[in-house]
Amino acid sequence: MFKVLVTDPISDFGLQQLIGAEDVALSQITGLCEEELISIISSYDALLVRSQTKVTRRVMEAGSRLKVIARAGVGVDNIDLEAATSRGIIVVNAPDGNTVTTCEHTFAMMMALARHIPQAYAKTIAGHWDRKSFLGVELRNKVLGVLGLGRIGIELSKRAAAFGMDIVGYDPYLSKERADKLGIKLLTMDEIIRTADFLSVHTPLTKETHHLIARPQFNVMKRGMRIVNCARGGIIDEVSLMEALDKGIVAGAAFDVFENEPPVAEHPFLKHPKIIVTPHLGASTLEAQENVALDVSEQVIHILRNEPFKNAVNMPVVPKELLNKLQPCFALCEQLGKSLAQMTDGAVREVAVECEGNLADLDTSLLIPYVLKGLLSHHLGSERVNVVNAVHLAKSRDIHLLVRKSVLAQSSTSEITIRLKTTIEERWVSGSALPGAQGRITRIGPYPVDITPEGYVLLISQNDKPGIIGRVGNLLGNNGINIATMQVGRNEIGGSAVMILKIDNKASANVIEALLEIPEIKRVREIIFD
Ligand SMILES: NC(=O)C1=CN([C@@H]2O[C@H](COP(=O)(O)OP(=O)(O)OC[C@H]3O[C@@H](n4cnc5c(N)ncnc54)[C@H](O)[C@@H]3O)[C@@H](O)[C@H]2O)C=CC1
Ligand SMILES: O=C(O)CCC(=O)C(=O)O
Repeated sequence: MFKVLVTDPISDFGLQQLIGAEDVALSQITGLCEEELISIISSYDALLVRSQTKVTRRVMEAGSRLKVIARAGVGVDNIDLEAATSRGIIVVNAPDGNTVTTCEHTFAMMMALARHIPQAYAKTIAGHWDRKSFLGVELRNKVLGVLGLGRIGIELSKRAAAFGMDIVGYDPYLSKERADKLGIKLLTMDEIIRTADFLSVHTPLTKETHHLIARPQFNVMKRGMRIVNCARGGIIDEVSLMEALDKGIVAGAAFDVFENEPPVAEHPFLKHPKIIVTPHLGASTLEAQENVALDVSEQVIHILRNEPFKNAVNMPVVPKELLNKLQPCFALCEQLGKSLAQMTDGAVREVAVECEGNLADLDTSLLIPYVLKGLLSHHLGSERVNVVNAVHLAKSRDIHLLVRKSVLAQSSTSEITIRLKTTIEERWVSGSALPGAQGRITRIGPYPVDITPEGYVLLISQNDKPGIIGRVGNLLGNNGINIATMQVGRNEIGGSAVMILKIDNKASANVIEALLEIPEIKRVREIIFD
């Protein structure tokens, strides 16, 4: 039974998937402080949060069973991603479910700002009929600057265009072609800041976007501009904004998010007549909350059941088409990594993935985590290594990772070769995988083989002399070990040779020692595929 903990208010409708799953036990405990969460997290396999719960390194250290942390929403700045990755915990989010809702909130804030609606409402219900203080401005023909043209920024631009606004924007990942289609004029940050009548930020909060808008930017803005932040507190420097309001550079500001949430009672935004605020309500609609809860619930179930899932934040995003092509290779790569771990000596220094045939033109760097999982699990334990943290673990051990098209392009089929360099030797194995079929190991070093990576395999290197195969067969038979298949190879008559035996049960250390006593046998390795 998988234990799942929900620590923020999450839509019950969306959680139905988890509640209904027969292999899941769900607990909902909200309002926990860090220490309280630390004291209970060790018995849970999955943690579901929104933005209130701070999932710190300490929480993860205490969560020894944690396999997945799911964020019912977009921003994952409340989760220590580095700690999650190094501990092999998958972090997933729900990036699409609240886009329109957040965009609509931003638009509502922009309109409220243009027409002073919150201030006028407060005065009216306080008994004042004041029609002079709230002269507004139209959105029509105004320049809207959008910083961050991802999901929300683009939706906002579409709506603003319908209101007759001129949209200028900046996003390092939006192409000019796409921007043209959307009617967005791409400008530099500086140009946008100097020309915008309304400015709205829609980037994530990162080291680069922290205080993206601060004193130097406010100082060159159009006098009387208005600014909106429905993304993350900290993208706009709160202190500089207060100065810009006082200097008359900024005519009004609308904030849904704060550098520290909730803000303290004395926070200057809460008293300023030209600032309107909401308590991080951007994603708070019935629809968005159902969408994101449904989305993460499904992902949590898939991850716990070891099924394919989407939207991992700390793993590369793989286009579906590429995933379909590479999927058959994942298990094979893990087994190739596992086999190399058992046949090499010395500390691992370099791992190279070489692909040929149909695979050579794909982004095969995605195979590396699987190779490393097989390789490193052998040394570090399968509990500690998974495809989320494998690259991190390798890099932190100064293991050099390479991906290249194979120079051994001998076959038209898709073959993968993994080359391993250690401090004392270099070895390589190749394999091939077809959709719907189990992968096969096709080469061990220079020797062509054909074995399915399962059960027990004995790898024996010897000098090519008559009688050795018989002696090996006898020795194994005398020890009750049945040989399922046997393949032999050699580089030249009387040269170096190998024997690859698939055996039905494990060879003990005594049997391996006895094999090594046979003259001409130079090396014996048992590879266990589990
Ligand atoms: N107030 C609320 O309740 C909500 C807030 N959000 C926040 O809104 C923000 C945007 O969300 P989405 O549009 O879904 O994300 P997204 O990932 O689709 O878009 C973010 C865009 O920002 C761009 N970007 C990153 N650094 C930039 C920079 N220095 N300058 C310009 N562009 C930059 C990225 O290239 C990306 O296209 C996030 O911070 C998210 O956490 C999202 C949902 C609800
Ligand atoms: O959970 C929430 O309501 C906050 C949503 C949000 O900020 C996000 O999705 O990034």
